Amino acid sequence: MDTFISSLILSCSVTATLFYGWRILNWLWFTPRNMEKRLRQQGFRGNPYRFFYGDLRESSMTRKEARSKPMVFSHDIVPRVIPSFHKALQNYGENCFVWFGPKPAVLVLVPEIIREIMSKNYVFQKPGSPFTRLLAGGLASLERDEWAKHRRLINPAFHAEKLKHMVPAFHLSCGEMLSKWDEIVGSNEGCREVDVWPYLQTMTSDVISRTAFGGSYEQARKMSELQKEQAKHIMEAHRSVRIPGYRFLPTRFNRRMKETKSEIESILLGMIKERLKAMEEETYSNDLLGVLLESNFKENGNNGLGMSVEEVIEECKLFYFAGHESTASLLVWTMILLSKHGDWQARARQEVLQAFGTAKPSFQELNHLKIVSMILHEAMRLYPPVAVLARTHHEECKLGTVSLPAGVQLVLPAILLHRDPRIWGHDATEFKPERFSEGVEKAVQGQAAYFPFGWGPRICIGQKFAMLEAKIAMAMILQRFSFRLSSSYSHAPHPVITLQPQYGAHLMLTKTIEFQK
Ligand code: HEM
Repeated sequence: MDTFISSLILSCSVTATLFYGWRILNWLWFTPRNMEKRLRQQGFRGNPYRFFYGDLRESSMTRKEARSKPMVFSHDIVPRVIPSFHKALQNYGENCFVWFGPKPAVLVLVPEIIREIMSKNYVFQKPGSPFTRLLAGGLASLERDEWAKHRRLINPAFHAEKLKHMVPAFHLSCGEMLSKWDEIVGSNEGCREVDVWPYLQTMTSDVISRTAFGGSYEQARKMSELQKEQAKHIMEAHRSVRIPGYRFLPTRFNRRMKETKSEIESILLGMIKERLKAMEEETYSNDLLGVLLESNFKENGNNGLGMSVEEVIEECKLFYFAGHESTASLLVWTMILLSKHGDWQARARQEVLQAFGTAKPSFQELNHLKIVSMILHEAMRLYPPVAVLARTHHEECKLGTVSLPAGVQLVLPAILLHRDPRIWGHDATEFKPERFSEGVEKAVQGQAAYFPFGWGPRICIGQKFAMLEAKIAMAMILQRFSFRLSSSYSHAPHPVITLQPQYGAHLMLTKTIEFQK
């Protein structure tokens, strides 16, 4: 009997080892080799697959080298921001792929194909990563019907009617930042150097704290610090090969990520409980959390199919994560560009002073800021806060004339499409806001070649919020200060999820005549 049990255990172990061994070998060798063969047959070119790492080691070295020093000031930033893709394009031409570990990622540079990928969101899904979900799950990482349900429930929070109520929070947060700059510059005609980048980050983070969580501002600020820390961890994790199950190992890094996640969630849970209690007494608020809970409450009342508290927590984390760094990125590159292009800065200031004088920018009048809008679009064209989008598909699919095996990643590089001379002309890498003088559609002639906020059904839900915030902030900054680059400014666009200035944004600020005391 003993011998029978021993041989049964032995044969089970052998079978399990063979089964999992085969699956691992398949994942790390046969599937990538098969995908490579299929891609090459379709005319794609790239490095041959290297076991386990693919191009990761080489990409890491290329990235380190590209970002080891600042660059000469120019808008030709592709080699610094996406060095691995840049290298692949140089070596292999437009039909190229790069290995993310055992997965090939194909670059998509044709606007019609980009439109097709972005509009068929049930077929082409976000690649997703368990690490990213530690930062924020919710809408951005949901798919298909779950995504559609959440999008429908969250949409009301971003209606123009609701955004109107958020304008005072924008004024307040931006006003606080400007008061700090006022103190540094002093009350005379003097000129002082300020690294505006951390101030803009704090300002956009405060805006989300106030507009999303209203009364719970202090707790929200604490959460923002934790989210920042988590974002850094995520970037580190993304740069290494993803070994299935690795995130469950109790390494120091994994433990810290999980602790941060729990801390964030407990703060949010506290805020949500307070709100739910207030709602029982029919007290509703107009901040994002309030509107979201109200919309969810109605859905629960109608069919009981609203979101759970855990799902609401994920959506709040996402507002935070998606909402502030991207807008700070837009603002900082706009300020840097206007520092370099004093003529456009002067034109924008004149427009703002004509519309508002020295008064706070009002919601209704913001639509009249045509020059400021053109400048913001041109800033996002040259320095898209989200430089690259990605999609994947779980079944074999046809795209244009090629058919792609399941599991290939599709890289949609906004940063490349935004400076393609076939679309934007020979001066594509120059700062020329006049491109947008007749609107975005006209500038791209209807092509999917400009997508700082994404495209199609999954387009950024916070787009109007972000543009409103950016216009108010730029108007208030222009009213109060003129600025130029400091000699200590180093040009170094650097993607940390969003496109950031690696060494800050050192500008020389002077108070405008209107604000000199
Ligand atoms: C200048 C500022 C912003 C930029 C450039 C930006 C950019 C983007 C992009 C490119 C996407 C699509 C990603 C993809 O398709 O893979 C996206 C999605 C999203 N953004 Fe933004 N965003 C900005 C501001 C905001 C703000 C202020 C919020 C919220 C307060 C927000 C919330 C979201 C959410 C929830 C999604 C996911 C939408 C979905 O999957 O249905 N974003 N954003």
